[in-house]
Amino acid sequence: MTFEKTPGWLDWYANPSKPRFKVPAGSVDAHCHVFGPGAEFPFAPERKYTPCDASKQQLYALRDHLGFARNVVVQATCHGADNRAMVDALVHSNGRARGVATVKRSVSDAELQAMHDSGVRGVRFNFVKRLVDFTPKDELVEIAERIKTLGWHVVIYFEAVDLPELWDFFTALPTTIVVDHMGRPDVGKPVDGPEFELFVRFMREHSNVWSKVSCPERLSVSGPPALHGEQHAYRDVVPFARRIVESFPDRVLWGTDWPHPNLKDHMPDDGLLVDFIPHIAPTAELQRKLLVDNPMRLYWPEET
Ligand SMILES: O=C(O)c1cc(C(=O)O)oc(=O)c1
Repeated sequence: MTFEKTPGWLDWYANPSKPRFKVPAGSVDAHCHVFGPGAEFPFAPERKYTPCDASKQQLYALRDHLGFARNVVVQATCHGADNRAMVDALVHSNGRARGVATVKRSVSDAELQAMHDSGVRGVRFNFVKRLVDFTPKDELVEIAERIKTLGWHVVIYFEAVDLPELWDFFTALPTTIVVDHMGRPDVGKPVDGPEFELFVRFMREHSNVWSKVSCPERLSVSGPPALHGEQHAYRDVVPFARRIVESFPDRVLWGTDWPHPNLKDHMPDDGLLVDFIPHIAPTAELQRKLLVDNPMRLYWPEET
């Protein structure tokens, strides 16, 4: 099958620079995706966008180039609940990738077990309206109860304005919860304003909640972009991410978000995205927790 990309689609950045920041040995890129390739793993009929291809080989070449040891491959919404491309990436990683799936209530126990054996360790619940159609909450609760018995966690993706409405649902979930991209704060608002305070409270009052301090390229309003050697990219996001890293050093993860779906303005140089890390995790200890200890505890607990 051949696919035509969504008009205006930005492809991932070819030939990223070598990061100046050397990540600690054993670092995990804990949020990235594969797209297709569409000819081998068709995109889902219910998708809201059609991306370029982004294969497992390209993902693992980027991993090596950036100096990372492992990946967590998160099911992208363009594949719906068809997890074959993501699972294929896991089984061809030599044990160096784990995954997060999207499932429906119709998934069988045998299918869940097969995904577990391939390295899946979580499910993703998405509340971003431009990406997915609504799934009833009772279906999500049922899924959460089932995956709990496998020791999996729930990854949630939502926008900051929707947190008040989703609060009761999230806080009732029975597993570890991992928030994508800090719950998408509006970084044009103050870091100590009511909206971000609510997110901090969410983490403070619920010790099962973790956050990915990822996607500055998506959250930034004033940049500058991670292009042309810029060593101080996305300055407006730094106070938000740094606050989360310093407040909850044992419950944060970092990921490239490669191949960066749906960016409209520019495609970042992934090498420069890695150079963003010491701005939000300024000490060697915070960096080790963010990049090694925390993702290993969540995704490879048998090795820690
Ligand atoms: O903000 C986005 O557009 C986005 C989309 C997806 C996905 O389509 O799965 O994943 C992400 O982490 C971010």
